[in-house]
Amino acid sequence: MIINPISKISGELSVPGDKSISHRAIMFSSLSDGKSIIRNFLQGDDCLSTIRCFKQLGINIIINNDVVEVEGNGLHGLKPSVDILDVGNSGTTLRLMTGILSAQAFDSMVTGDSSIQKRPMKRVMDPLSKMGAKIESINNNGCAPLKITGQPLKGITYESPVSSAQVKSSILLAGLYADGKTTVIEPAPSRNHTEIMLEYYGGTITTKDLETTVEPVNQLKAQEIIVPGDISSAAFLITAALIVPNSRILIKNVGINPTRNGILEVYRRMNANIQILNERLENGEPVADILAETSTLKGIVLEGDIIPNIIDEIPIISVAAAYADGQTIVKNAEELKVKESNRIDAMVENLSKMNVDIVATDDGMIINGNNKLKGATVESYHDHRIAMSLAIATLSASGSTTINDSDCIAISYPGFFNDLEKLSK
Ligand SMILES: O=C(O)C1=C[C@@H](OP(=O)(O)O)[C@@H](O)[C@H](O)C1
Ligand SMILES: C=C(OP(=O)(O)O)C(=O)O
Repeated sequence: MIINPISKISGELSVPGDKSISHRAIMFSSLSDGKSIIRNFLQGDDCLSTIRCFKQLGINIIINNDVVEVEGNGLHGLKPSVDILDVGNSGTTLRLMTGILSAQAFDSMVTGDSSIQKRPMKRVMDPLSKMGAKIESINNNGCAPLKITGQPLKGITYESPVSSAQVKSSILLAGLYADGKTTVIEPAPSRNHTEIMLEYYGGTITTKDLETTVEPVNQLKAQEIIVPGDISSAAFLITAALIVPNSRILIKNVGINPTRNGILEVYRRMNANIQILNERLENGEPVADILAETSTLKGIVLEGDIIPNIIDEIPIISVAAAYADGQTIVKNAEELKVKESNRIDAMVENLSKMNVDIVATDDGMIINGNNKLKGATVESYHDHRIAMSLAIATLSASGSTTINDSDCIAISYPGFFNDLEKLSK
């Protein structure tokens, strides 16, 4: 894909549905009694992988554009899959589904693409094993393919060494089937979409500070869900508006859950012109419209508890930092090394090629601002967030950029280039 710089972006649009919420809506609907309807479902490859897996587990799922109907079979109604379950590129599908499959009365085999087969699964295998689960890493390397032998589970209290919504959710989903309460304690809060949706579907879950406790249930009830726009996708367009001169865009219906909206706080601290309008609640999730305008940004230090909140936005924040005045330092972000690619190395290598003064550190990066970015040939490493970050970086650069392997953008934002084009007219 070749991207050219543009003179402004303007206009109004909605971004596709939230990826985290779309995955969870398929999972909870599949485990409920009755027919659920999910509106504004993200038709990205990752969420389609979740649908494919739950179909293989015997669930009837019908997709009508962005409306998905799921005929739930109840908590104990999944059927063994004849074929190996393939999560594609989706870590969320793999980790959450492993929690569910650990508790079934049948065995499963799960795998995914070459990137998935390198992502750490011990982080869910360890706590699930403490609950009594039997999970084997076929290549003995703590990664997929996994063989999961369904077992009766017991409730545990687990202090997680990592702040990860996927780890927390995997344990909580297994906890629905356990013989007693299950508590997860996190070092810092991670996104809480599982907790919100579980309550919506009739489960019993409480959160106190960093502790989340789920109770086993007999039944979840089908629901109608409207998935809010994905703030992680909106982040790319917001950043485009901030760095391209003469820009002003309104993004409607964006999820601004406090465990996900750290990007807005980060950009406020960087001096961005962003307004949050029309705040409301939908299915327990806070939603708003976001107005973003060209801004004179300044560098900041990012560290501590905000990192899990902005974990998927750090690549695009590094682009904003490249255009800002002064230095930006990202610390405590080693989790970026175990995403679809090593996102620290990927951004440092690619932005360096675009003439940015950026270096990797052990747990993040340092970006010296005020760069004059130049087009270059860059690599996505088959990572959707890297590809989109580099596309946005080009919009205010000089010269065009070729992004190799940009098809991966369809993992989370299939209409990304169309939306950018609409706003560039
Ligand atoms: O639970 C989720 O939906 C997600 C949690 C995060 O991963 P971790 O739990 O590994 O931090 C995030 O990076 C991912 O894009 C989606
Ligand atoms: C890390 C991501 O997703 P996952 O872990 O589900 O592959 C992401 O979308 O940035």
